[in-house]
Amino acid sequence: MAVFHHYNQHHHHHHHPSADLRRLFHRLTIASSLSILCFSLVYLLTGCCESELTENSEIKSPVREFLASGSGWPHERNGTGAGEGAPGSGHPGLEGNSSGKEWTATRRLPQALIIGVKKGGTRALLEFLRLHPDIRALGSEPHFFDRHYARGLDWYRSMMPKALDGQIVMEKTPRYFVTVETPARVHAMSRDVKLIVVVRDPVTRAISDYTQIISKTPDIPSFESLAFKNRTTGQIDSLWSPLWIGLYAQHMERWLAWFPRTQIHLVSGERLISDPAGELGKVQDFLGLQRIVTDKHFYFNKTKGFPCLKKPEGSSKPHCLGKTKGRTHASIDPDVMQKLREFYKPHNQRFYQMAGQNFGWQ
Ligand SMILES: Nc1ncnc2c1ncn2[C@@H]1O[C@H](COP(=O)(O)OS(=O)(=O)O)[C@@H](OP(=O)(O)O)[C@H]1O
Repeated sequence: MAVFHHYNQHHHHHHHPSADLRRLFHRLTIASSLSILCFSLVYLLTGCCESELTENSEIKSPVREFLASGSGWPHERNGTGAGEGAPGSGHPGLEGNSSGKEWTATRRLPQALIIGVKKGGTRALLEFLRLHPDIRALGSEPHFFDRHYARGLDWYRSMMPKALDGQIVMEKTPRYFVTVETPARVHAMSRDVKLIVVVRDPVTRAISDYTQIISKTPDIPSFESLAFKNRTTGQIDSLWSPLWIGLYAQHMERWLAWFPRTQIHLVSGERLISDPAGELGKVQDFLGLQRIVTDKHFYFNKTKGFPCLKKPEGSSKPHCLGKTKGRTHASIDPDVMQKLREFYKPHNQRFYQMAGQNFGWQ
């Protein structure tokens, strides 16, 4: 260092200071224009990246978890490290590695749908699946095929979260399973779409359904008076929506007219509560995904009486589903329950046949 200093001083004395200064000024101008150019380029690039991230904040999590899982991302696009610590990124050090894929995040039509059933445990399933880094799921129910079909596929696509190549896009709308027009419409979008149905004992499901209805409209008649056409003859009103939805074989038949059985996966709503990791394992297999969501992700919350997540997406706190999930049901006369079980028996048997499995509803 000292040698250099000495040499420089010595050097200076032998040249015209003004020529030297001019040369230095020249170099400085070139260097600064170059760096301005570089900085604007970097700013442009990181700016693009950032807007994509903030627009759909959920995209951060899969990337983070993917990295954490060590599945290996392609290496930095720009080896300069300029992407690191991009403004507002919030994940210092990660952007450099992940930036290669973020560019390809696009909105795509879903490759998998949770089509039902209402009150089967569809929200729980979707929230659990969201832990998987290769799944991008819409949080709300879009009701595209049953209510908003006239808006067209472009609208539907625009509702979807952005996903990277290889990620599976999905949504859940439990009403799809029971709406007559839906199978043909889904088929028109994609004949390869994977379909998931969470099924639950139709009697419990009906009471769960009724519990929700009465919580919104407290003045409605009793469950009993709605379930029976004639209480004395015991004739059941199978067209009353809470009961009609439970005729699974009937609805399943309509789907099987459009999709092969292998393209429909049935989840037991009961096992989703008693063994969430087991059911999630089978769903991940069905979707062709690695089994990343496992028993490590769940704990049984005694107060809630249901499995909850240790760490839901984008949070470090444990999390149970909301108050409307897993609530106390309206109490129903055991005699009425028995009548309903008898009513469903042949329907359930037919459904077990179609499903190729016995769900054990008594
Ligand atoms: N982990 C966990 N936590 C809370 N609740 C759980 C869970 N797993 C399944 N379930 C059951 O999910 C039932 C609600 O089903 P859905 O989410 O399909 O309802 S909805 O159709 O979207 O309204 C809900 O029905 P109710 O018990 O009648 O409230 C629950 O029994």
